[in-house]
Amino acid sequence: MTTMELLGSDLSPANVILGLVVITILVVKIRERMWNPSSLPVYNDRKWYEFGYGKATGRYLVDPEGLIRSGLEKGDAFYLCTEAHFRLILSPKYADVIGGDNRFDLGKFISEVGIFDYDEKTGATGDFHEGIPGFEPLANIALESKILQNTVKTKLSRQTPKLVEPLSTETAMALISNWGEQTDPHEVNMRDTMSRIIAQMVSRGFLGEDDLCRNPTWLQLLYDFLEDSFIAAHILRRWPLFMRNIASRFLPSCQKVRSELQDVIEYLKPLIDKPDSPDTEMTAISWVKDMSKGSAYDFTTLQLTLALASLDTSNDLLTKAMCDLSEHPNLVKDIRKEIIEIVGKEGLSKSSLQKLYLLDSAMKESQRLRPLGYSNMERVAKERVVLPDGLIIPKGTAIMISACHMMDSSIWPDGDRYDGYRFANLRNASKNALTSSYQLTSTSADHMGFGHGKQACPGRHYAVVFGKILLCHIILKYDFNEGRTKLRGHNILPHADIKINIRRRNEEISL
Ligand code: HEM
Repeated sequence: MTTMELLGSDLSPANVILGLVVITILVVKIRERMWNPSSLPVYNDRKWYEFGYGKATGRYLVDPEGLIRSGLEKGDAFYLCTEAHFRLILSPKYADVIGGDNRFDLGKFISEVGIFDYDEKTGATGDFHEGIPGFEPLANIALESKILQNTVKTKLSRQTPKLVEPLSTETAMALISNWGEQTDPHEVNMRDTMSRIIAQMVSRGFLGEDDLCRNPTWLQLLYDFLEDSFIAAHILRRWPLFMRNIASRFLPSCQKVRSELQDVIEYLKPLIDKPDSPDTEMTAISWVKDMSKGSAYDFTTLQLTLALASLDTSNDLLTKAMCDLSEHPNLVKDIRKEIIEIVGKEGLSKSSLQKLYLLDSAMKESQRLRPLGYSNMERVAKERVVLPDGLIIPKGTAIMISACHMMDSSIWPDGDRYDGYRFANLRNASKNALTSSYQLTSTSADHMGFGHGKQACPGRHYAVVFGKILLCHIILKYDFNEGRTKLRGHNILPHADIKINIRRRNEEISL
């Protein structure tokens, strides 16, 4: 057979097709080997007849817990198509090692810095749309300089004791305007009123004693802006990465966020421009300016980032805590007794709030049963990492640790049931109750309500003081009972229309 004949038969249509199939399989296998070198299972992938990942994302949104739990039944690590493409889901046995390793970064997860081009499998997707106008407050969390994290760790933590009194005064005012002083039982919408009360407290804590924190239009704007930012970010995530900047110009949700941001800037501008004085020293504007050490930052959007990190998260925890408390009247009585005893004797201060073990325990238990999500500790691997057990995590992989174990009996006895006394009992039985690892601010692989490890929430000490101030006021000043406080069964988010029955009572001690 001549060479020509050989070539001719090699290039027959059947051989060309076979060759293409072999090459495609090879390319797919090589790519798979790159993003999944440990050959981990991949769950909730798109089915062969599905175009794109819309259906897989939908399946995740319907049952995130079920998909994570079913993956964990088969192994400690797997890829899962989630709300925002593929994530490497790890069991909590990895929480300590991931949390302690600087090669895994939360900021990169939030912003995706472009260490990888968009990749369907690793899910490096630009979660908070860094560089897209309107999303600056979301993207600030991921600033390389960590100015926000450092401000919270140093300035906010140092100022927290001084903020107790102003926050308490603001809480009293916010409760009167939102819950009233009626002694007859009446129903209030919990999520709406709690979000307004918390927005007022957050504004007071960060912006100082300015009329702004009591301006209802500002409070509504702040709340809407933050809520709409998350919605717009979510909608924009459905677009391929390379089209997002353009799409954001036309999408109504993104246009709304840009216009709200302009309004917010108008409100904040006079505060940002205020010359330094002892008054301004107690504001986050001054803390951030100090931490910037002269470098150029957008101080307005940084204020919003602080509000963003605090508002929804605090609202979530405190609304859930109120839902649980309203179903446990005896626990409320015991907490009230504790407040009267300790705060009555010592006054309201950071140190007296720290001694409210039962209140702390009830809040920690609400966070245990209904944390922010079914997974936590979101990180991106900044480089290729080989974990001590040999698991290879390629550079750019987006990982999350399952939080499902917090909510069941695998760690906590009778863990499916709310027991507000659980952590107080554990704390009282421990050697040093004051600093016990069962307090709300402590994080561990078993309770990651505030995340865990080096990048655990730096604002948690302030958040706990803040939350306890509000709950002390509520528990002393109001009777409340089950309205329609049942939280939605599957989803961890509280219902938008949760109602609670309240009536003003005579408080035993004044705050
Ligand atoms: C109840 C209220 C809060 C909850 C439940 C909460 C929860 C969380 C969680 C789960 C994380 C991720 C931690 C991890 O992945 O290990 C986080 C990070 C963060 N939180 Fe909070 N948080 C709250 C309040 C606050 C407040 C009041 C601030 C500050 C004003 C704040 C600032 C931050 C910052 C800056 C980060 C990013 C940390 C980093 O990048 O290293 N948080 N928070």
